[in-house]
Amino acid sequence: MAASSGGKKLLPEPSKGTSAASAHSSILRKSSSEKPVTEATGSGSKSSRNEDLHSVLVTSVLNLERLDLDLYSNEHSNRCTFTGTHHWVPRSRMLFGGQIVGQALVAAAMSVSENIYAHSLHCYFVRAGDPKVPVLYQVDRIRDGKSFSVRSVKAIQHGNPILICQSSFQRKMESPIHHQFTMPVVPSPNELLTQEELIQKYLRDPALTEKYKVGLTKLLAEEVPIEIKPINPPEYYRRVALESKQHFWVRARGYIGEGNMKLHCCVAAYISDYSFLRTALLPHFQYKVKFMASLDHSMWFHAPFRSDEWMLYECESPWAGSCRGLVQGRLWKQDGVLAVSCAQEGVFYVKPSAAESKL
Ligand SMILES: CC(C)(COP(=O)(O)OP(=O)(O)OC[C@H]1O[C@@H](n2cnc3c(N)ncnc32)[C@H](O)[C@@H]1OP(=O)(O)O)[C@@H](O)C(=O)NCCC(=O)NCCSC(=O)CC(=O)O
Repeated sequence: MAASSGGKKLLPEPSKGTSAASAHSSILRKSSSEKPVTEATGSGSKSSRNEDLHSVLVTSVLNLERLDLDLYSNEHSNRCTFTGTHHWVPRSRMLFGGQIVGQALVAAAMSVSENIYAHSLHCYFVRAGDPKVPVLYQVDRIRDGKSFSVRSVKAIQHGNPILICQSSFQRKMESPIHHQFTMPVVPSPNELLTQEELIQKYLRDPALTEKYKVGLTKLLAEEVPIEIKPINPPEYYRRVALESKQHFWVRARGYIGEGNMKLHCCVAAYISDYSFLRTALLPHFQYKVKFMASLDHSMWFHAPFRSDEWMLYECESPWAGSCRGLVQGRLWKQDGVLAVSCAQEGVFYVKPSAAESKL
């Protein structure tokens, strides 16, 4: 059965005979502002690549199974793919950090009352996740105050923690003190190509070497449940030192709908770790990565947003050294509101790369 907190379902409980998606859409339809999910939402590409219109992040990846009070598993809620229990695993063969953070936040959110919302989380990735086995999420209710509640979650595999995540939730509060930076001026999503369209463009280049054709074709085949539109993507074959900054539009693949801010925060946790750490590598084209992994991940949720609508991810890396790199990110809504801030440090082991061209 899907998890619930105090009677409210953070995620649908797929009743017998109905898929999680249809149970999910019935819950969606109950909230007044939701239109029934019958047509593709957003650009045509959203439906062309989705097995159904609901985001697999919600119907599957973030739909944990409650085993006991404050104990959850992702074993039966993830659709089986080639790994058996995890929807998508990066080529590093370690569980995707964003998946573990998003699922840990789902588990924490199940243990707090309906009227408080995630405002921050801080995690350490302490062991690589094993893509061949499911993950258990154990929630520790640290404190429930008048305005704030704090939770600690351990993601566990083979009896050991792979992630420790502290998260804090706050009751809605108004304040006369408010400011934010100004959103960067960039082309809008409908002026840009998706990552897939860019890869197809590169693949049409007759001069591209076979090795890069194979790599790009593998990338195209991955079932990443996130849509991305890079801004000023470097020419794939150019080997130049770039500034340690990148901007791209990002959203969950598929439809999620209004209503459940806790859910959108969990989806944003998943999304925020994708293509984030590589920002620190952009100036160092002359090195090839032998091993890289996120060490930690922090997020601050500032304002309501929709994780299934385009948001601008402004990423920068102010520092790298001692085999580590720091990246910072801001997720902006299209109306200029700063929705989420993120930060992460990663470990890199590199070697000089042969100066072969991609053409
Ligand atoms: C970060 C850690 C590896 C640090 O642990 P340790 O200190 O014990 O490990 P370590 O750094 O000594 O070694 C880690 C691996 O790097 C190799 N290694 C160590 N030193 C090296 C060097 N100088 N040059 C090349 N490789 C080196 C080791 O062989 C080892 O692989 P070997 O194991 O063979 O000895 C661990 O805490 C960890 O795995 N945390 C989880 C990280 C994670 O899963 N992040 C989220 C997903 S990553 C992600 O999301 C990015 C992505 O996938 O895209």
